[in-house]
Amino acid sequence: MQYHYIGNASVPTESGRTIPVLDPSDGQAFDELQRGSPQDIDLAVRSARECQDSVWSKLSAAERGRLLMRLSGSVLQHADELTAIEQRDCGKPTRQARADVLALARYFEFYAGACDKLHGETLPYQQGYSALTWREPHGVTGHIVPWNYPMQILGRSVGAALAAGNTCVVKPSEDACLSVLRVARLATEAGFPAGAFNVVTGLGHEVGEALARHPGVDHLSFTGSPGVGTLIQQAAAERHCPVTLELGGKSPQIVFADADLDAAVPAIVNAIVQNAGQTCSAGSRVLIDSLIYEPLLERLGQAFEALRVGPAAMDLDLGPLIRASQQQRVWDFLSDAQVAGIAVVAQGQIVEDAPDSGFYQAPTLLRDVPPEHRLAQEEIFGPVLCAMPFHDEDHAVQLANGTAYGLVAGLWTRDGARQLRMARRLRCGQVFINNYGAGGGVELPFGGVKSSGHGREKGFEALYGFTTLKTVAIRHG
Ligand SMILES: NC(=O)c1ccc[n+]([C@@H]2O[C@H](COP(=O)([O-])OP(=O)(O)OC[C@H]3O[C@@H](n4cnc5c(N)ncnc54)[C@H](O)[C@@H]3O)[C@@H](O)[C@H]2O)c1
Ligand SMILES: O=S(=O)(O)c1ccc(CO)cc1
Repeated sequence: MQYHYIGNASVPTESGRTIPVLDPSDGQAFDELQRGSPQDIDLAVRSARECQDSVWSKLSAAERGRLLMRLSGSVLQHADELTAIEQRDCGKPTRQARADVLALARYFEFYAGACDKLHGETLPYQQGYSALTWREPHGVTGHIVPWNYPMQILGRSVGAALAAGNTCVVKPSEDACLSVLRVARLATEAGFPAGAFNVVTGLGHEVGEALARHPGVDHLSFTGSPGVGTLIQQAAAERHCPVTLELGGKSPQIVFADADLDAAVPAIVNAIVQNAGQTCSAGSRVLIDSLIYEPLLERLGQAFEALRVGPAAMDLDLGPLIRASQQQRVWDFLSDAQVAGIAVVAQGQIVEDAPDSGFYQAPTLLRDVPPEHRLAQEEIFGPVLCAMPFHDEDHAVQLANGTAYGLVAGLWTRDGARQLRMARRLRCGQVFINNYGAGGGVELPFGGVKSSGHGREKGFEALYGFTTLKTVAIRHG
């Protein structure tokens, strides 16, 4: 049984109710977690406030940094255990689960080093004054985390918030929260004071909403779907609480005829099959110069046919999807494709050993997807890549920018002038040129425009979002 983690202690829910934890590889329940209530959220927020006022605000930035560095080391020491937890809870192939653990350690390491580099400024002002700014923490920050990268999203959001001097209440997804609970316990072992890092589990419309509405929460960081992002922003607006929203995407990979296709093909495939396509920055549309449309589709098709899907522990190219409803969602999109006469170029294989009760989906490459079709417009959040041709730069920009989203764009061309011209015209938060994702570096700010959200996480930039600026002007004559 998994309990909330509040004030450095395991706490049962006030509601007395639980939620089964399913293994996506076989669909079977293997644990239970607390189905929290608004009262549990209230307890966690009060614990975070008490810690903020009595302990956390009294630590120096360097002391906060040392704690985060110890936590980073502890994550590495427990890498095998955390990998196994994430693999089972999320259905991630071993290599992907381990990469998430290493990224989590790196987030804590990066923000440990950043604590005592965050500062305000002195400002040139009128004679007789000294003016300066202080960067102050918001106080208690709320973090609502999805199931696709629980550890990475915890690391980038809570790591930055703690570094900036906030205390945190985390609401992980009901579909994947075991690693988050384990990391909170590691934080206690690393020396974090009671109440700095609290976790309340449960359903989104119960505890997630209670966290978003709680008057004791001074900032909200939400990563998840655009629909829930709207609800969070509405709840926050009622009490003028600042929010960072990291939402969905329908990110294009744009391939010009002069691209290095040997480099592009594996990167395009990886960008849609990583975590079985359940990545907000997945490259889910491939826009191909009509001059190379057929040959590139053929190469992509061959790569898709070589992909294998199976139980997470088999460590294949793809594991299962997170849950049955996500599998059904992908099936619905594919059946819409069939109705619309959209052709399948190629599919990967689900291995024979995969239990029927697991939530598997073969990666699928579709061609000539009409740009206005929902397959080309909506986030599928599964391993489905939609290909479409373009005939010049203007057309590529029109297609790339032609969805409600604006998270990432991949651009493949050897032409330096075109690289910069296109990067300027793409409406999104990140442009990756002749790569996709740049290895996911913690140093690189990340976020969206339009329905992909606002605010930035990762990098030093995230620290600004987790602070508020106070201007101090002294008249000394
Ligand atoms: N931009 C990014 O950085 C990023 C990263 C990962 C995932 N995502 C997006 O997340 C989505 C997939 O994740 P998901 O299915 O967990 O999203 P989701 O919006 O359903 O849930 C996200 C979190 O919000 C909680 N929640 C649900 N309803 C709520 C409510 N009414 N009030 C408060 N909280 C509520 C959930 O319990 C969960 O913890 C995709 O759209 C994906 O693109 C974005
Ligand atoms: O935030 S997400 O875009 O879903 C994301 C993408 C990649 C990785 C790791 O490479 C983690 C999270």
